[in-house]
Amino acid sequence: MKPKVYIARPISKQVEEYIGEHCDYKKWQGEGAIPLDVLMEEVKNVEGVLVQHAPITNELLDQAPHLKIVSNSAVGYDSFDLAAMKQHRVLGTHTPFVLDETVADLAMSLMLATARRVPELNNFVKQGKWNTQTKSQELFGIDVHHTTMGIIGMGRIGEKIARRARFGFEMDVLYNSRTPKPELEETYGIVYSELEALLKKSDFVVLIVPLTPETHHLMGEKQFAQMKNTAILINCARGAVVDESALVRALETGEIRGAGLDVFEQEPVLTDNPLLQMEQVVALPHIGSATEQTRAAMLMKAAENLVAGVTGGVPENVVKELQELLEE
Ligand SMILES: NC(=O)C1=CN([C@@H]2O[C@H](COP(=O)(O)OP(=O)(O)OC[C@H]3O[C@@H](n4cnc5c(N)ncnc54)[C@H](OP(=O)(O)O)[C@@H]3O)[C@@H](O)[C@H]2O)C=CC1
Ligand SMILES: O=CC(=O)O
Repeated sequence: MKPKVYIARPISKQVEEYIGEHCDYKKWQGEGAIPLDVLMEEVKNVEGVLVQHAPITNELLDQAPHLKIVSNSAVGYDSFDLAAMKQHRVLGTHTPFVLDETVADLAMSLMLATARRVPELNNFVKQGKWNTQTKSQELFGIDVHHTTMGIIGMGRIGEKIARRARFGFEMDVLYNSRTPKPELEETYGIVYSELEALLKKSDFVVLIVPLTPETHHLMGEKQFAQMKNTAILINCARGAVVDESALVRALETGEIRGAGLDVFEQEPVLTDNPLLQMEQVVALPHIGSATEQTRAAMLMKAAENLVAGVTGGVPENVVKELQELLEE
């Protein structure tokens, strides 16, 4: 008999066929993200579940006595309650590497769009506001090339952003991470910096760290005060790495110039979020990895991890905090 699994997000026919070869599966067929009460019900009798960002809580795990693996089709796994998964001996996997270049491309797009005011000026033209009275200074942005980028988080994606910044835009790159990366310093000519110095010197501050208790509100009132008032913040990490109220104040008071945001503390973003009213903010709906090619690769990787986890194999991408479960 094939192991039972639940697929809690839409998947392609190809991925569905692959899972079907190895598992007896059921899938979420509703619109949008699966409601938590539905997920809670569906996990009761399965050995594996494929999700994207759905919270895996102690309460959910208590309901799922047969569960062996949660396969997350994303690299970030702040949605996992790691202590509860350890306690319930449930493996958690993610999809590193396959999305690095795509997310790095988006970070650069956000930087360019914010610095050169691309969405704002696109609206300006389309709304018929460009006319013979337009003063060219009204359209000015700021340069990206040959400026300084500070990258907070020098992991898989941080490295790809650094490469683009150094070799594509000839920027100076400072970085901060828990541990210095001498090999990347050598390869790309990037420089390790304490957080405060990085914030003081950077024209663009790019966040690409995981959301953890240590990085929650890593950027707050004090950090915005340390940034240049001409600087732009780019957040491609998780919304809660930034204290959004402090960001709103920093933008309102001109403490920083602008922000390019792919992620928000509350997603989907509520329409009354003041950031959405600001011209100097470019806002995207959490699309860092959202290209056809990369999402297909992520889903296939997530499916492979799922199948391995329920068929006695060793999933390739068990998150580091849960790898000890493989040794038991
Ligand atoms: N917007 C989007 O759609 C996407 C968002 N993401 C987000 O980006 C995150 C990073 O992904 P990825 O590059 O693959 O992850 P990695 O694990 O490869 O890299 C994370 C980096 O962050 C550093 N870091 C962790 N904690 C801290 C801290 N407290 N202070 C400073 N640096 C810290 C790590 O330091 P060290 O090397 O020393 O351990 C590492 O350099 C994901 O966790 C996810 O949340 C990812 C993909 C798409
Ligand atoms: O947010 C996306 C991810 O892969 O993490």
